[in-house]
Amino acid sequence: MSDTREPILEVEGLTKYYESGGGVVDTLLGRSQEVKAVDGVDLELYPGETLGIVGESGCGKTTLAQALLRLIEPTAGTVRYRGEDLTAASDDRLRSLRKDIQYIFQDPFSSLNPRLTVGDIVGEPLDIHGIAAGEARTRRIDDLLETVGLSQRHAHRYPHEFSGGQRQRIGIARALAVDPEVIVCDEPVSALDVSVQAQILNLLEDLQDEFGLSYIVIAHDLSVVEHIADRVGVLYLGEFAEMGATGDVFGPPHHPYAEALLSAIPEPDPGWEGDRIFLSGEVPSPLDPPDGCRFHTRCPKVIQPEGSSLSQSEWRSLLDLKQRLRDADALESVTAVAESDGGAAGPAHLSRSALGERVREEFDLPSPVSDDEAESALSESIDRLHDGDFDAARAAIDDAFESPCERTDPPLYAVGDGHRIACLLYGEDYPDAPERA
Ligand SMILES: Nc1ncnc2c1ncn2[C@@H]1O[C@H](COP(=O)(O)OP(=O)(O)OP(=O)(O)O)[C@@H](O)[C@H]1O
Repeated sequence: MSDTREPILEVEGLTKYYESGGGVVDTLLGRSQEVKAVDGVDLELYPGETLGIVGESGCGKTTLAQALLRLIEPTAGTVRYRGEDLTAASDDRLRSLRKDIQYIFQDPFSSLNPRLTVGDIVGEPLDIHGIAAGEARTRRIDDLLETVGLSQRHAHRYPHEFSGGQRQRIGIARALAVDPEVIVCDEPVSALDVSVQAQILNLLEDLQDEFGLSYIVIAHDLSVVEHIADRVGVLYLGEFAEMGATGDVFGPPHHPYAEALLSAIPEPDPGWEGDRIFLSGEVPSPLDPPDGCRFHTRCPKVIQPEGSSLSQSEWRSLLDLKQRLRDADALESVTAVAESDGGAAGPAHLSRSALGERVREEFDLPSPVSDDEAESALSESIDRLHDGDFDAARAAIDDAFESPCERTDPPLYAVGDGHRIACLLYGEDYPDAPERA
C-alpha cells in the first residue's frame, strides 16, 4: 500500500546498542561489547493505521518500541512526530509530547501500581499533564472506565482484584486519559488467555475507530497482527526483513524468514500437518550478528554460487558444517557423536571413514553429495579434520562454499506496491529469484 498522506510518525536509522561489559577481565582491559538490539530501522506510521511489528523473542521488538518513545535513549537515528524530532527534544518538550504518544505495556500484572486504586491509576496522567482536577477528573475517569468496558464502581478497587483482561483494559484507559494520537502497544495480549485476547484486540480496534488513533502493535504471535494490523514489519536481529500491507506480507512473495514464521502458525484444523519450515541453528547473538544478510546462517533459501548443482538442502547443510567448523576448537565441538563411536576417548579415535560417516549423518549429507567439486572439498575437509588440522579443515570448506548472502547485507527491495523484502533473491543480480508481484 503506497500512501500519499504524511506519516504521523517517521523513523529513520533508529539504532539501539546496549553496552555489555562482559566479565571483570574485559572491564579491566577496557573492553566492552555492544548488543546490537536495533540496528538502523526505518518506518512510517500513517494517521489512523495500525502497524504490526513481529519477530521471535530477542529480535529487538521491545527495544525498538521503547527507543521510539525515548523510554530508552536511542544510540542513533531520528524519530519525527508530526515533523518534530523527538530525539532532539528537551526533557520538558518530551514530557509534553508523551501526551500524544502513549505506551501500553506487555504485562498488565506488573505494569499497574498495586498500591493505587484504579481511579488513581487512570487519573495519574490527568494530574501529570494538568488535564483535569476535582469533579471533572472524577467524571473523566468514570467515562474512561466505561469506554474500555469497565464501570464507575471499579474506580475504588485495586488492580489485584481484576482479571488479566480487565487489567489490560485499565492500562488502556490510562493510556487514553490524555487523548493521545499514537499508542505503542507492546505485546498487548500475550499475557492473556486466548479467549480474552480477541476481546482486547476488538476493543483496541473500536477505540481506533472512535478516536482516530494510530497504533504500533508489537507481537511475537503473527495471528495477533494478522487480525489487527494494516501493515506489518518483520524484524530479525534488529533489522526489518520484510515490510508491507498485511495481506502482502501474509501472501507470497516472502522473505525466507517471514515464510518460516508464517509456516509455524497453528492451523485450526487439528488434522492439518502443513509444510512447516524448520530453521536450522539458533538465533545468532546480537553481540556479534552475522556479516552479510543476518539471516544467512539459518536461511533455507541461502543463495548458492554460480554453477553449483547441489540440492538446496545439501547446500544448507554444508553451510551449517562450515559455520560449526568456524566456531570449533575441538573435534567434539564439530560432531556431537563422541562417546558412542569413539568410546571414552571421543571422536578423535574414530577411523577416517567412521568420522566421515558421522559428520555426514549429523549434517544430513549424502555420500557423495550431488556436486563433484563440493564432494571433493567436503572429503578434503573431513580428511583434515581426521588429521586434527582444524585450520586446514576450515580452509578446505571456507573457500569451496561461499554464498553471496555471507558478504552482502541486502537492502529492502521493492517487490510490490509498498511491499519490501530485504533478501538478495529479490535483487537485480539474481534474475532466477521468484517472480516479483
Ligand atoms: N538492558 C539491556 N542490556 C543489554 N542487552 C539487552 C538489554 N535489553 C535487551 N537486551 C538484549 O537486546 C536484544 C533485544 O531484546 P528485546 O527485549 O528488545 O527483544 P524482543 O524482541 O522484545 O524480545 P522479547 O519478546 O523476548 O521481549 C536481546 O538480545 C536482549 O537480550
